[in-house]
Amino acid sequence: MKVLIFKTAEEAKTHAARCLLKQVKQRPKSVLGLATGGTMEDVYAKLVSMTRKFSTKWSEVTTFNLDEYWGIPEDNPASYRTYMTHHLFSQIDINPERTYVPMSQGTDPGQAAAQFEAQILASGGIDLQLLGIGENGHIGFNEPTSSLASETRLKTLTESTRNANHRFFKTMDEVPRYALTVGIGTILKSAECLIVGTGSSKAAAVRSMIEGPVSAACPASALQMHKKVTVMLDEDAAQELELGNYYHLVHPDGQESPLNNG
Ligand SMILES: O=P(O)(O)OC[C@H]1O[C@](O)(CO)[C@@H](O)[C@@H]1O
Repeated sequence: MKVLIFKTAEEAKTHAARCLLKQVKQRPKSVLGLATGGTMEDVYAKLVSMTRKFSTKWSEVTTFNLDEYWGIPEDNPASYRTYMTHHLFSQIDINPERTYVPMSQGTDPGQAAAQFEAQILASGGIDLQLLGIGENGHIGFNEPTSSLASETRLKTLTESTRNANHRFFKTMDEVPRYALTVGIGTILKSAECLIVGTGSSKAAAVRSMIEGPVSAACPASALQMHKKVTVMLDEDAAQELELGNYYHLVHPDGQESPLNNG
């Protein structure tokens, strides 16, 4: 894992947006894995403005979102399809047919999950997977105790996740109890992963992800088994890390001070 600690959340998110833009510039036919959540709102805002500044073409890019609530219509204002349309897809020249988000309702979630997994396979697999981290260490909606080998499937959301996402809904009752999410095994098959964590509410999860044992108790810790992961943190999210000399510090000018090679 390469761990980059930035002074501010702004810098961490800017760096993530730069990495995504670079990927699309260098490989216009990239298959990207995308995430949602509060952290990514800023990442996408920066990505949209960089896309405009550098006239980056997205027409041949394919995207797969990590997850979607189950049991609400796709056009619900809080669905992840709506989120992606609003924050990214409507603002770049991506072909809507190349944007895959798991289904949000239907009679057979198992079939919807299998179809999504098959679509990822048919695309040739994810080149670059963007991830956020939940306060409980989830990635996608792989909640603690998820199998580290899991594929796309229906998951029950924990109360911690429902509480954290309450802000996107009018009432707690409206917060869905289930979601379709790609699995941890699916994420580990991506060629490369970027994970962004900012704010002190993520500090404990970030510590478990990087310094804890690989364990289903912290799904993000499975990323320790991936060969190419970059973690982008601000100082608040990094505050519980103890093994300080293991990390690269990134200065505001973008220069890295390599303190380790791990
Ligand atoms: O950026 P946030 O809102 O803290 O969310 C962190 C993670 O939690 C989720 O929103 C799911 O709750 C993920 O999609 C996201 O990556």
